Amino acid sequence: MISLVKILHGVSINETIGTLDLSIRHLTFDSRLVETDDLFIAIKGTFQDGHAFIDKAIALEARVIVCEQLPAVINDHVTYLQVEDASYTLGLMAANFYDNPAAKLKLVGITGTNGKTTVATLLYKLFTELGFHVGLLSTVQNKINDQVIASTHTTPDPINLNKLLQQMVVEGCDYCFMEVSSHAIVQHRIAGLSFVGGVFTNLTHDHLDFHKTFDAYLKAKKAFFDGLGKSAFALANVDDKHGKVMLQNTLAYKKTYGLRNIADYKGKIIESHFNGMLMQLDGREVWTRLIGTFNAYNILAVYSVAILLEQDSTRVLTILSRLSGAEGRFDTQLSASGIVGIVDYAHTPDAVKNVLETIVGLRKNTEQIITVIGCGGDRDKTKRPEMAKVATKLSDKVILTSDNPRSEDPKQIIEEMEQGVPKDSRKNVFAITDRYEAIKAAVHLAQPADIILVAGKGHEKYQEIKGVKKVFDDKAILRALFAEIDN
Ligand SMILES: CC(=O)N[C@H]1[C@@H](OP(=O)(O)OP(=O)(O)OC[C@H]2O[C@@H](n3ccc(=O)[nH]c3=O)[C@H](O)[C@@H]2O)O[C@H](CO)[C@@H](O)[C@@H]1O[C@H](C)C(=O)N[C@@H](C)C(=O)N[C@H](CCC(=O)O)C(=O)O
Ligand SMILES: Nc1ncnc2c1ncn2[C@@H]1O[C@H](COP(=O)(O)OP(=O)(O)OP(=O)(O)O)[C@@H](O)[C@H]1O
Ligand SMILES: N[C@H](CCC[C@H](N)C(=O)O)C(=O)O
Ligand SMILES: [Mg+2]
Repeated sequence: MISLVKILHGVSINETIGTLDLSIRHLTFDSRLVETDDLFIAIKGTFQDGHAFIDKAIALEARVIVCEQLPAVINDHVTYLQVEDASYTLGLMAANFYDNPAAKLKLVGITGTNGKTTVATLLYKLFTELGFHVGLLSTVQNKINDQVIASTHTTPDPINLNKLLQQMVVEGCDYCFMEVSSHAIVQHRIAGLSFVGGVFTNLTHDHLDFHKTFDAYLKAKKAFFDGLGKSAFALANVDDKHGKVMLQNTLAYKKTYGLRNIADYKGKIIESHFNGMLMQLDGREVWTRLIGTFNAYNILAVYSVAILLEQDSTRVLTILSRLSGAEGRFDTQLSASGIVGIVDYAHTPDAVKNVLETIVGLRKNTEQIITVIGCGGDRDKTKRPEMAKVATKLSDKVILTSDNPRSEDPKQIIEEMEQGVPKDSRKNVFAITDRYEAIKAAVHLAQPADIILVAGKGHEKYQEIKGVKKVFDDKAILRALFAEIDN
């Protein structure tokens, strides 16, 4: 049991009904999870309004209700707290409930449309090899030292987030590297956390279903930097046209990285190969197993953070040269006949462009590039034609298929993708709704040395169709199909 007064530290309350002199068992924003003596907070969400579930929470013996609008009928056994912004309040209360774990370790947040998982994962690996105890919160997985905890979101909800951070503190973590999604910023999942630094990777088209306009998406990302304290660093990619804006109003000390523009941390690609790149970081050469200009940015961001966190540059470069990237990002396998299969999590137009440009840059001309690609349902529809357009432009053949259709009709999603295919390219574009059959068709179309890109699902081990998640793993499927043709 934790005292309500402690949980309310720093929270501004407009109106209080009932006593504050009590303790509660858990915090929850989901009425279905309420137990005796819990605090239920009503959130106005994307689909539902938590205020509609206050009665249910009380029926399950919630002791405290936090809400933006007080209900018409008040129960004498319950304390009601009316606040301006329930989502923000939830963030603060969750941090208090778990005794402000973020302040007890060095927390670095990484935001941007693409590259968050890669940068956070590389930082986790680098700092672990540097000898620290490290936590990671990412789309692929959460980690506390060696312990893996399944991830449900890129950035968890405030309760799970602070709980994970508290476990990291208990396990002696010195650092935590976490992805900060734009949803998390708008929904205040990170309210009340103290960061020692923030990183901006880039900003391109995504999530307009949620943010509605690109400007609102940009403002969401910027709010993260605006919220950093003056002892933190704010590190931005200045080759991205939005890099400077991110740093405009932050109190944190501003640092920049870039391959092209003047920056505090400079990088350069010297050579690119299918198995890695030779780069220059701050004038010193380093080999990396990652490939593509986009990964040169990721490596440079990781190096810059390590230097900002006062690590020895020689040790950092030595370790960086050994590190592999995150699972399902430019994940390459070869068939016995010599077909190159690449699984990549590219699910935005910019990511598809970057990955395909890297492949085009590395091929020797005679090989064809066959791309298998779909777009997620219940997500930004405006990126569908864009993703198909760029895939068609940079591939010899494209198979449009399903990603996670979720509640949508997969055929309709593919039709929306087809709108982006230029008329003169249609002969090279096929539609196969079943993702397994689409990958199989690509494998059968391919000749030795051809390159197959399977885009969009990367590390994901399931496919979500009409609310059902069935086991599905691009990498394993590709491996099995390669084995089949090789026998
Ligand atoms: C669109 C979105 O971001 N939704 C997130 C949001 O839910 P919400 O508040 O909008 O939920 P809602 O269904 O409208 O319900 C409103 C409130 O009523 C409550 N409720 C509802 C029903 C009931 O019976 N009782 C009850 O109390 C709910 O618990 C909720 O508090 O807050 C929840 C708790 O934090 C999240 O789990 C949920 O993520 C959903 C599942 C989701 O799919 N989110 C994705 C889009 C997401 O967050 N993605 C980002 C970025 C991805 C990336 O690019 O990497 C991420 O960080 O993962
Ligand atoms: N720095 C980058 N710039 C542009 N594209 C990138 C960059 N890094 C990775 N990508 C592309 O974006 C895909 C997703 O990368 P990653 O998982 O690191 O991004 P993310 O920001 O974590 O994505 P999400 O928003 O889904 O969490 C990669 O598979 C690759 O295609
Ligand atoms: N975390 C992101 C990634 C989407 C990946 C893609 N496979 C999809 O399902 O759309 C999202 O929820 O928008
Ligand atoms: Mg991610």
